Amino acid sequence: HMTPFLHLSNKLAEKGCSSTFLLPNKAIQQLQHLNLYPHLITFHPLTVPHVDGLPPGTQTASDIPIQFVHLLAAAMDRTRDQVERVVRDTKPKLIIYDVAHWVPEITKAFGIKAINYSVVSAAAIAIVLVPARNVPKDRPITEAELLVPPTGYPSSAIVFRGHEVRSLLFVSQPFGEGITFHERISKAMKESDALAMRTCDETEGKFCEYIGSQYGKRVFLTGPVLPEPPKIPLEDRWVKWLSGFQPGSVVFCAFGSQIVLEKNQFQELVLGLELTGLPFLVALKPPVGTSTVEEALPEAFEERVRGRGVVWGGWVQQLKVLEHPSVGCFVSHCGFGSMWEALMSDCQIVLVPHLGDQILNTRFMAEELQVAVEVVREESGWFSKENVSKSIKSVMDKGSETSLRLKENHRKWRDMLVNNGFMTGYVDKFIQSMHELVN
Ligand SMILES: O=c1ccn([C@@H]2O[C@H](COP(=O)(O)OP(=O)(O)O[C@H]3OC[C@@H](O)[C@H](O)[C@H]3O)[C@@H](O)[C@H]2O)c(=O)[nH]1
Repeated sequence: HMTPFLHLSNKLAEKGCSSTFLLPNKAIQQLQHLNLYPHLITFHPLTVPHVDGLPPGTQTASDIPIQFVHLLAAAMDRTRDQVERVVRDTKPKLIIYDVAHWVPEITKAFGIKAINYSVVSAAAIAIVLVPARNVPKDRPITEAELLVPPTGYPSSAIVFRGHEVRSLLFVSQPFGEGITFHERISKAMKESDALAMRTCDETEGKFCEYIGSQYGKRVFLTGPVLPEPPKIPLEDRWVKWLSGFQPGSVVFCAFGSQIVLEKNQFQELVLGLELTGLPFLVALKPPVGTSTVEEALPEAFEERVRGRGVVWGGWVQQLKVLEHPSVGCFVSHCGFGSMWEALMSDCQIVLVPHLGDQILNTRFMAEELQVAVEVVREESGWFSKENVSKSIKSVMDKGSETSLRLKENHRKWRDMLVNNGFMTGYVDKFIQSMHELVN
């Protein structure tokens, strides 16, 4: 979440607003290069205290497996004194925060304003994190309860189905000491002076309205706040490799910063790509129980796909790969960042969501905007190589009705997003709303 917060700081700095950005030391090293206005954005290091059970030296969520993140929340809560000191010393006009639910207690004491900023989709907030979603206090919420959207939820398409609600059971689990995830976020939102969402009216207006009415608060929209594409060119090895293929023919697959597949599901995915007969580049973390992607590949896979398929176990410059003319299809987990990047790209989109909000983002792209297809999973959650291949082929078959329809819908949304003034219009309005709030 620090990355989108920093993108917002950059957009605000572009308009002359200065900010102090509080983050762990390690994250400062990682994000420094994204600070485009160092004279207006000051990084202030926080020391992350040790919490029992957390691997020593942990500073950010990407240092640890997802099941440890609740302990990192406890460590973050123990930085409260440090945060309070910074507020006392710098006297900001307002604070923008997300999961640190205690921030409004600090701002109230200093007579300043607090904006709770959500960087995941508004639909994801609206379906689980509103007061109308009754989460029992004395027992974990059940799958059956989660299958029913909260009263007044404004969509019948952007919902969870069957097994998918399992990915939401965590909301009634502890997230920090003596507080569940649901209690934490609800408190963070309820105690704020205003809510802000990293989304836009054109795509998620009805969800933002619902959230505002649920909390009885104003909702400011920042728009998607996408950074300028990085100036660093795509690594030479990928330029060379991609350039060997026809325009729009390569399938690119990446599942963001957190997803680690089970080994059999990883194999099924790459076999699905092989089945398409198309060239492909996969960038995924090694699956569970393996240390390299090579050792996890199906038998004789590399020989069979040599010359047309690469499975890479590290990070690639996703935005740059998507921009390459040879790339024609993006197979994504539909994390909120990747969702916008897919929309802004020229590629056909195939979605394989894994976690809660990714599932809703996928419904949104496939059913509401109708710009993508979703790979069908079985009730167990498993997806087959046949379904992976079928989805990719359906969008890559240039003459098919599905392919043409998605391409045309996608073009309309992309044109709107890249329109000069669309993003800056949102940022200008957000700044104006902040002024109104503090004055
Ligand atoms: O190899 C890679 C993989 C990813 N990326 C970049 O990393 C970013 C990933 O961000 P995403 O929001 O898509 O995905 P993450 O996996 O970080 O998602 C996390 O935060 C956002 C939530 O919606 C997701 O549910 C959560 O998993 C994108 O900007 C993408 O371009 C690379 O540059 N290279």
